[in-house]
Amino acid sequence: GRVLPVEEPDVSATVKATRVSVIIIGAGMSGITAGKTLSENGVKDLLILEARDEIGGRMMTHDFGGITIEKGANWIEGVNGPNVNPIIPIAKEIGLVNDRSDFENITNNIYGANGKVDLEVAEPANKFIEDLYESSESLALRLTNDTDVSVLTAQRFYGRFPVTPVEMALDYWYNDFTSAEPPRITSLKNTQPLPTDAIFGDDVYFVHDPRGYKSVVHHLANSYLENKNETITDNRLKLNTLVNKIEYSKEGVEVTTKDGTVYTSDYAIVSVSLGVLQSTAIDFVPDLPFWKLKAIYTFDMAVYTKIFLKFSKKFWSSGSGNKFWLYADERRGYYPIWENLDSEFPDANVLMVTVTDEESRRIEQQPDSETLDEIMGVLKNMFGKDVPTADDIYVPKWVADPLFRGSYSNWPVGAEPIVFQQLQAPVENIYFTGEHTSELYSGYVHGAHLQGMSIANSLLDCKKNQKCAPTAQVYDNLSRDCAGHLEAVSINSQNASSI
Ligand SMILES: Cc1cc2nc3c(=O)[nH]c(=O)nc-3n(C[C@H](O)[C@H](O)[C@H](O)COP(=O)(O)OP(=O)(O)OC[C@H]3O[C@@H](n4cnc5c(N)ncnc54)[C@H](O)[C@@H]3O)c2cc1C
Repeated sequence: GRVLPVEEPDVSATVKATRVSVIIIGAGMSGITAGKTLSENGVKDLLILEARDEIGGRMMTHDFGGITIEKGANWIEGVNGPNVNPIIPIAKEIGLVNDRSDFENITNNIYGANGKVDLEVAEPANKFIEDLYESSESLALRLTNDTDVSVLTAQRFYGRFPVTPVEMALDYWYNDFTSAEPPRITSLKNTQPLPTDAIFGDDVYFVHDPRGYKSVVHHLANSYLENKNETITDNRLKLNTLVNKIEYSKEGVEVTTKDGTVYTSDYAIVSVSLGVLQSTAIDFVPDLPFWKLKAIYTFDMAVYTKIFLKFSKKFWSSGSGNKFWLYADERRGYYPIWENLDSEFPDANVLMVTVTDEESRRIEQQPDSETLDEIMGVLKNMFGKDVPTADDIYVPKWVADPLFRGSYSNWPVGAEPIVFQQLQAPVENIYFTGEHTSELYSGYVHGAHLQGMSIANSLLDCKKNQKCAPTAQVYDNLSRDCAGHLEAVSINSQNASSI
């Protein structure tokens, strides 16, 4: 009889068994939404790789002082306008606990180095900053065919700009509290009027749900990933899986994780933050093309830090009209925006103070005890020397966190809208999503959500209909001159150093 051949291990079969259609890197709002869109359109062989031990990304809770606080995104922003923010129906479906934030009474709650600022000072200052804001907005509308300027440049056209501590605090409130960067940096043309406000409305709703704002992401994930009692059990989601290398070619994608495992796919969707892309955390092989890197490096990863303080008792007045306070220091941006969490958590005695940009970076570098000392100094200026020292403080460190490297993106002056097409354009079979790729809603939860859908649809169009997004050719031509110039510069400097 015939001897049966010894079965050789089928190498191609093992490769095929692990190869999937799409690998999604990052399980924040954008990555999870992209997976949902793919799944609903028949692409179910996907793999989601997430470095953290849970999904949600920058929608993240922290247990502090006996309550659940939001370390990252806190508000549903863009409500009560002409269009419905896509986060609202999801929030309604899961009964997400949230309340409209009322900022109306802010002039009544401005404090300076010597306690409460008189209304006689606060009201005209507020009127001035409001008018200044409106006038820069109208300049922005006239700039549509002109080159961009910064918000500060626009303020100078008004003839007078914020100088006193009270004016600076109000200016910070109107600008930095949203963009997390100062008017000197922020693009006027592309941020005023803010599309989120104009399209979805300028009301914001503060989320204070014990399940966290992240439960919105969980709800989206549970609609297509297997789960038991709301806990995801689907092995297409791999938590605690840090990606550090992405190799790509016409044949497909190889994604290597920290433990050395290699996952292969036809396509990848990269949803990590702009800050992560700007760092060297993920090694792209070959290097991303010049036009892509230029876009990544041009856009800004801003820093927005909410510091939480727990007190043994309240020394401030609660109740409506007292929720938000400004602190007007000679140093712009020094612990400027305060919010008590009394209406959400009546017995917790927790205050939240927001800092941004350089102050955030500075505060991240020092021990929390020093930050507490500074804050107690500020509170004593505001409320007098009898203010009790906080029992506990929580200072998130967004820049230091290698999985984020900042809080959210901001549009800097000089970045033209083409940057967005470049940020989201695929490189070969690598697609890019995330809040920073949204031209209209960058920086927001709804931006991340809408981009997740849009990028997944663009991948589907390429995969199913061979209608692929403009990629290398278009942008290569655009940036070849720049690239050529830079190469010439670096060749010249090499020559110089060899002399
Ligand atoms: C302090 C703060 C306050 C904010 N406030 C608001 C607000 O009030 N309202 C609002 O609308 N928006 C707010 N935002 C912005 C909002 O949180 C983001 O726009 C949105 O959550 C971004 O989602 P994303 O999916 O694009 O990115 P992410 O949430 O960052 O998701 C990316 C995921 O990738 C993972 N990852 C990173 N590197 C790797 C790697 N190498 N390998 C594997 N996984 C990796 C990360 O862990 C993360 O889970 C705030 C953000 C911060 C930080």
